[in-house]
Amino acid sequence: MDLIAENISHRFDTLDVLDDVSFTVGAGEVVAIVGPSGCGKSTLLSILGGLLQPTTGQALLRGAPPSGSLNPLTFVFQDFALLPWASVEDNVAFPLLHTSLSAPQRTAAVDDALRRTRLTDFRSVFPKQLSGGMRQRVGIARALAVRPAILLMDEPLSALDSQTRELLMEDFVDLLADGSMGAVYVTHNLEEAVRLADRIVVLSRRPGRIRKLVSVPAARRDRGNVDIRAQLLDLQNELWALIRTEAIDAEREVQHA
Ligand SMILES: Nc1ncnc2c1ncn2[C@@H]1O[C@H](COP(=O)(O)OP(=O)(O)OP(=O)(O)O)[C@@H](O)[C@H]1O
Repeated sequence: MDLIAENISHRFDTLDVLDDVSFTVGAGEVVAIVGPSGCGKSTLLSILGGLLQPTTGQALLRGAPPSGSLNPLTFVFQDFALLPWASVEDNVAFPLLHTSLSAPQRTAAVDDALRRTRLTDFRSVFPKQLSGGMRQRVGIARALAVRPAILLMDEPLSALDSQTRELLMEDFVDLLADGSMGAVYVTHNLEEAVRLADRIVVLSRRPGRIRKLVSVPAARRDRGNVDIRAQLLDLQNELWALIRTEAIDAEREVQHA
């Protein structure tokens, strides 16, 4: 199933936020969205996920969802957005509550999501008993429970320390390995973008326009290799050169707002 951004522009009252953004996320593809602060990355993700209607243009899904998919597009949030009073298992089961699944089917879907995120042994604990990284694993398990075609991720690792980030990046590489699920990955972190994405959409300062669409070389599973890391670092520096001036301007604008 493909997700298509077709000439998307958006304005909040008098503020132009996005300008004519078009790209396609192919089946199983991971597309990162990077750009200076406030350039409209999260707004674009909300539009892609159908939470927000763009001023002009549209977000479209094309093709059949994966078999058993209850929701082709599912969000993973920066702050995990877990229910504090519910166990890990109940958090993961939550999006399945009002679906047509029978109780055994629900249990099977939860078991599968917990297994894929290596949370099976933690099913009975509560979010406050878990580290940040484990909480985000629960957020990811909850998203997987509905068998999405495409995960919509808004800075999913930015609340985590660098070691935990690294571990979760490895988890993402594993989760995305079989190509059955794609993702749109909004991030400020260019290292995450080059490590995880097949392609990177670089947006300009607000109103966000596509400045460049970059393909990342090498298969995701090989990106830990020393030679390829060097290549990715070059790409990361190239992207930073593209964004740096506008990032400084955007930063100043935020401070003066
Ligand atoms: N609901 C809203 N109403 C009015 N303005 C909004 C709304 N949501 C976002 N904005 C503004 O739109 C602009 C783009 O915001 P958005 O959060 O999409 O940018 P971003 O690139 O994700 O930002 P950051 O990199 O800082 O996370 C910002 O100036 C923001 O203040």
